[in-house]
Amino acid sequence: MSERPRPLAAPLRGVNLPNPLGRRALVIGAGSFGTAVAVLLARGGFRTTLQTRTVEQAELLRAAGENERYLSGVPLPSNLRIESIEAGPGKAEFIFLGVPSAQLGEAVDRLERQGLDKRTKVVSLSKGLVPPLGVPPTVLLAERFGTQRVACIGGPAHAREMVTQGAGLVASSADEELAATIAAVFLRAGVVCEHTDDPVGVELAGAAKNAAALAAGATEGQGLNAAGAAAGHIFIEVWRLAERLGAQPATFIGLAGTGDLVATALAPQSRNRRAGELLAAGVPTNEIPGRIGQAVEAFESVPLLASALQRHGISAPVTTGLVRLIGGTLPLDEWVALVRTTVPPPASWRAGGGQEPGPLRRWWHRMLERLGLRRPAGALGAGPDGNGAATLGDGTASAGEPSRAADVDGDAVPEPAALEPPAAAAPSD
Ligand SMILES: NC(=O)C1=CN([C@@H]2O[C@H](COP(=O)(O)OP(=O)(O)OC[C@H]3O[C@@H](n4cnc5c(N)ncnc54)[C@H](OP(=O)(O)O)[C@@H]3O)[C@@H](O)[C@H]2O)C=CC1
Ligand SMILES: O=C(CO)COP(=O)(O)O
Repeated sequence: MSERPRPLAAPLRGVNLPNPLGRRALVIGAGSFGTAVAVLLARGGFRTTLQTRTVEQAELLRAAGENERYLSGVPLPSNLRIESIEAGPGKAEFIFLGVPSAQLGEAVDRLERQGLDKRTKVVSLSKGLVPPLGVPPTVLLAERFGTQRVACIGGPAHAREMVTQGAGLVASSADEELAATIAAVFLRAGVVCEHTDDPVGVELAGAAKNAAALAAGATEGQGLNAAGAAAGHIFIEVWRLAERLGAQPATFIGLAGTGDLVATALAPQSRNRRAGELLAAGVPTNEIPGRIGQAVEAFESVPLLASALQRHGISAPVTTGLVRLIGGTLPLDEWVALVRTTVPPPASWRAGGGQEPGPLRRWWHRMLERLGLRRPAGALGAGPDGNGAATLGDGTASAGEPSRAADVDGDAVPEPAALEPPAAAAPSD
């Protein structure tokens, strides 16, 4: 990646976009991502204001013409207004929340106190969950403002690379016009932005990739197969929650999920991956954010994800293990053993070797389902015999062991089982 910022070619060729000139946008939170998004919105034609947490920070940014602390070397466009959050939302038509998810509730409370116009749209940039319940940010925003006024942004988007070379953004909202308008302004700024109608899927994919990148970073020193398995287990565990909440598989497969996972797990500068590496090096969790100097979203969102998974009765031994690794109660070698020995639940085979059943068999299945003797096709969780994830014990796969807990559908799910670690792991070549 080039270190010298250069303007992107804008707008992207072949894309016919409405002119957004005159529409007002406000970005709250002048960290690396908030600053980068504000630069792009200004480039894309919005009348944009970036709000810092304090008056002093706003003065520093104005005087330097750049955000030296969070995005050094990227000039702030002359048409980008800088002020502190004390100025309030003013006449903004769009508000982008660029604060870490742990501070999102506080930022929204302040906006409401300051008097937010009833038509203003609110867009979350966060890739984490909101405490204390661990809800996706747009769920909290929709409760306050209504689903049609809220959106989120996901996708592979390291802040510096995004303003200098581009990114693969996803703008998502229940309101098609809102998602399309946000995508259009980024496209005008020269950055690819898909628009979708699956905000919760985008947000859970972002939270999953941060957790997976942290897990991979903590595990890679023990072997790349283990790192990949850690990421894969966490992704599928969080996907089951996303599916329960109505998310679409394409969201996890595409830019917001797999795309962002690869961008984060491969990036030496990724905060979440580095946090995992520091954990593996024995650095106490509470010292890591200070060393990195920025928000490490996964530290807060992994425990929230694990509680949400538990609340929904979804078996999540690896995400739960990651909580304990972060909390210092699971030693690294036991974490790696957990990753290396967890066996995902088996597929649910359909009759006829995976082919669609004929009309008579479909009728028979419906009858059995009505009588409660068969789980509906596509039901979440395990196959017809109710298996969840299992672990390898003495070297024998035991994927079909009956489990003790039950999920909300009444399907049996296993608790993370006690482990028998395999022989010491060696790095793969
Ligand atoms: N950086 C990236 O490449 C990407 C980040 N994101 C997401 O963007 C969000 C922000 O991350 P990022 O910019 O990287 O984080 P940083 O740690 O770089 O910056 C966070 C910023 O938020 C400010 N802030 C914190 N709380 C408040 C508040 N209550 N009101 C106003 N400002 C506040 C901080 O101010 P102060 O300096 O005073 O602490 C700081 O400027 C995260 O959810 C992250 O997941 C998404 C995609 C990419
Ligand atoms: O979300 C990101 C890139 O898309 C940034 O990831 P990190 O927070 O791990 O640096």
